[in-house]
Amino acid sequence: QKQNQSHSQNNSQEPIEGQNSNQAVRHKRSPKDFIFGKVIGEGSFSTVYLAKDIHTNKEYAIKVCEKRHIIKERKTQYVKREKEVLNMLANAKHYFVRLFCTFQDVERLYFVLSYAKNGELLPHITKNGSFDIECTKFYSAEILRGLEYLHGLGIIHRDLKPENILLDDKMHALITDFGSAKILGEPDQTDSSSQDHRETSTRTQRRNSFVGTAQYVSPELLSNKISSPASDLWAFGCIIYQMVAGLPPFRSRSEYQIFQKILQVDYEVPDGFCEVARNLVGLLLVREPSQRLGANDKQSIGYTSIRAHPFFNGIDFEKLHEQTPPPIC
Ligand SMILES: Nc1ncnc2c1ncn2[C@@H]1O[C@H](COP(=O)(O)OP(=O)(O)OP(=O)(O)O)[C@@H](O)[C@H]1O
Ligand SMILES: O=C(O)C[C@H](Cc1nc2cc(Cl)cc(Cl)c2[nH]1)c1ccc(Cl)cc1
Ligand SMILES: O=C(O)C[C@H](Cc1nc2cc(Cl)cc(Cl)c2[nH]1)c1ccc(Cl)cc1
Repeated sequence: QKQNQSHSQNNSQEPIEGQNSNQAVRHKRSPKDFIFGKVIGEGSFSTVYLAKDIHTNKEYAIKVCEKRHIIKERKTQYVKREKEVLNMLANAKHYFVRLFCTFQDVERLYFVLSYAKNGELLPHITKNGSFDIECTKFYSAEILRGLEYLHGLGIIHRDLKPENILLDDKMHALITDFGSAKILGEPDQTDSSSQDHRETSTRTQRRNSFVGTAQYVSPELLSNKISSPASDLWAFGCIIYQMVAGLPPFRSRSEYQIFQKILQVDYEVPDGFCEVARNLVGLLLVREPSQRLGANDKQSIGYTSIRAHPFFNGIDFEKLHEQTPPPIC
């Protein structure tokens, strides 16, 4: 490949081991450096391929976006946000899908991501009916560690749901899909992807400012107030509920009904729902964001009050990533 001349290269390019031993050199990759295999998934404006780096034989998931489609759908902000946030997570060793490098050709953008061999968490929950308490504790703890890291960087995911929790070859959780993320402290851009409560939102602008399924959206996001890290804690509560019950807490035929149930925090727990888990979910699914468990914990030291909840008895949060995840049984 041509040696990368300009050293102003943005840091999206993680040093990739050169051919000669461990010297890390900076090469701008291109599609020619990879063998593209099967399609592992389709997004609303992306196709994800399993690919192999011809130099290292390592497997990656390469997310390919058509530039024309991104521009037509006015999603450049979404793509830029995804790249920006994935870059901020470049040093995270666990709990996130990692971005190794990006490149483009005339028609497409390419994100070279870590390959989550075991796909999305959701099918593992539904196929199994629901998770037993050991699995629920383990995966809730891994997601919590991810949220601690993300919120510690001042990033709110805003679209956390079981489809956006992937599983690597060892069945560890990897949070993904940062297109809807918000970075605290930066000025609210007026484009449609931000929940800026100041924007004079017209119907169309508001409508397309929300993507994905409605089940996990927090009340404050629905009533168009600004989101906060506590919005991810609401989604976290929904995911814990779903691992125990096998279904999300707010369900209905119509999206409108789901919104109404969310705004009224109207959910039931089925018989046999583990009491300790029910208590934790009840402390997270609270309409007022600041009243949610963990909302007032200091971001710099993590969610101490959630870690302290009896539900996590026996979990060693510092050693999670070294443990073998419990079998999903
Ligand atoms: N790193 C990855 N490893 C394995 N599978 C992945 C990876 N990233 C995405 N996928 C799979 O590819 C599919 C498409 O992902 P992608 O992020 O392109 O779109 P999406 O975010 O799921 O959809 P949308 O763009 O509509 O939100 C997902 O369903 C996911 O299961
Ligand atoms: O080379 C880089 O890293 C910078 C480019 C910048 C860039 N080119 C773009 C073209 C389009 Cl159409 C949309 C976006 Cl968001 C675009 N972003 C880029 C390339 C690939 C990817 Cl995945 C993201 C951004
Ligand atoms: O688009 C946005 O950013 C804000 C809108 C606001 C909003 N649209 C709604 C539609 C209905 Cl039917 C009910 C409520 Cl409470 C609604 N709130 C919205 C729509 C859908 C969802 Cl899931 C979240 C927020």
